[in-house]
Amino acid sequence: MQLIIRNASVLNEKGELESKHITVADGVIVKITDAAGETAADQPAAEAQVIDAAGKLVTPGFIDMHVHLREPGFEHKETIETGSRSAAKGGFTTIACMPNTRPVTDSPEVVSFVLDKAKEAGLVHVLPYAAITKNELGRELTDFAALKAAGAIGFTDDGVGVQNAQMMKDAMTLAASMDMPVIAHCEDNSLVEGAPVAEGEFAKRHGLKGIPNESEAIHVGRDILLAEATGVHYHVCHVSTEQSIRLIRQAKEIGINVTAEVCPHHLILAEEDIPGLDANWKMNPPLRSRRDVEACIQALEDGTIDIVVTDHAPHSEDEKAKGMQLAPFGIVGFETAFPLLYTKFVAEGRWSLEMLVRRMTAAPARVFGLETGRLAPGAPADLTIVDLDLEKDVNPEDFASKGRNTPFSGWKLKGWPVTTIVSGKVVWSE
Ligand SMILES: NC(=O)N[C@@H](CC(=O)O)C(=O)O
Ligand SMILES: [Zn+2]
Ligand SMILES: [Zn+2]
Repeated sequence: MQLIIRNASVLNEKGELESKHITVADGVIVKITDAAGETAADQPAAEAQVIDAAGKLVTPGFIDMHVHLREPGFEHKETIETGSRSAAKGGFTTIACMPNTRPVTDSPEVVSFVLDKAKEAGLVHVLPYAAITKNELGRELTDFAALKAAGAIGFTDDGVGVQNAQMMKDAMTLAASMDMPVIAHCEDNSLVEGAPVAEGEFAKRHGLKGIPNESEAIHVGRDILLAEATGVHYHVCHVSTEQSIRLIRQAKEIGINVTAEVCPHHLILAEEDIPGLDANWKMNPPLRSRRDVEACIQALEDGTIDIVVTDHAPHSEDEKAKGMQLAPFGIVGFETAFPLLYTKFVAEGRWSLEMLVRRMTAAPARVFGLETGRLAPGAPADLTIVDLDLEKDVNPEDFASKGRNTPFSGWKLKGWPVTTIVSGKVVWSE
């Protein structure tokens, strides 16, 4: 069946909004026509499903290359189905899930399990990453060839850093030989040792141990040298420090194949904003200084950081109630990502709408070689409709995710996704 989205506000190459009708058939965009100058031939066929998007932005579906769906093993935090629904509600049509499940995604069987569950949920495209090392213990490489054959799109031990440089070099050499990326959670454990928040005012005030910036940047620097030596596509997870950014910027300047991502919370919140000992403000990497926040913003603006990801990391209320020191790291992200960035950066005039949309669509598609992320005839019909004028308070009770762990509860935000279309099918609608 045909689906026609009428009067969509679409960004053109110059970043201006134009009113268009978008025709979709068999999961593909077949036609995009001007809403003005419409002829009789442009009228929808009687049997077509029509969505009137007048006054609303229509973009390629958002892509989130760093998320935690928790299944298998931690279904009390999230399942592939609830996570997929939360993603769809946030306007995401493709998500790439991390392997720190139980069992860890370190065998072809777990990759297949994730793909089967995602298909069963039938909501968004789920792309699984596989672990670099067995059980993410950093001791023994997984079977990269078998994992790739099963459908893994890259290798990462997200949740922990690969502590041993030779192990990382071996992983990169092998990944490069099969044209697969290595995605790295950068953290030197010897510099962190049980600290729950970043070094800074908050840690001092509450007598907590602080995570220093170098614990991230040391891995970034090491891995950039290893990426240079091996030629692998090296992607840095959740960049949060000025020092990491300096290293990535220099690496890009000399042509090393490095890309990077940043999360909305690291673009908006600093450690000094943490209101008290509330573990909904605890995540890894931690909130850093205002100076680091500004460095992250500038790096995204100048392309040193390529993409925005949420690092959606649901945890149960019981786990988060254990307090700042003992609660697990992580916050949910799908359902607040776009409204947060739209409100804080586009509505306030620092970024163009085009800049934000690109970093959540075309840029991740380019970095990871995906077919999606574009709005053109022949492209997959993965589309997000956003009401840029809609203003609402963030209410965790409304989340489709099982996770309620967000520091943004009660924030008044604008620019909420209202309809999400995957392969030409409406998978979520307000
Ligand atoms: N980001 C987090 O704070 N937590 C993630 C792990 C990770 O992304 O490193 C998790 O799995 O909960
Ligand atoms: Zn991580
Ligand atoms: Zn993560």
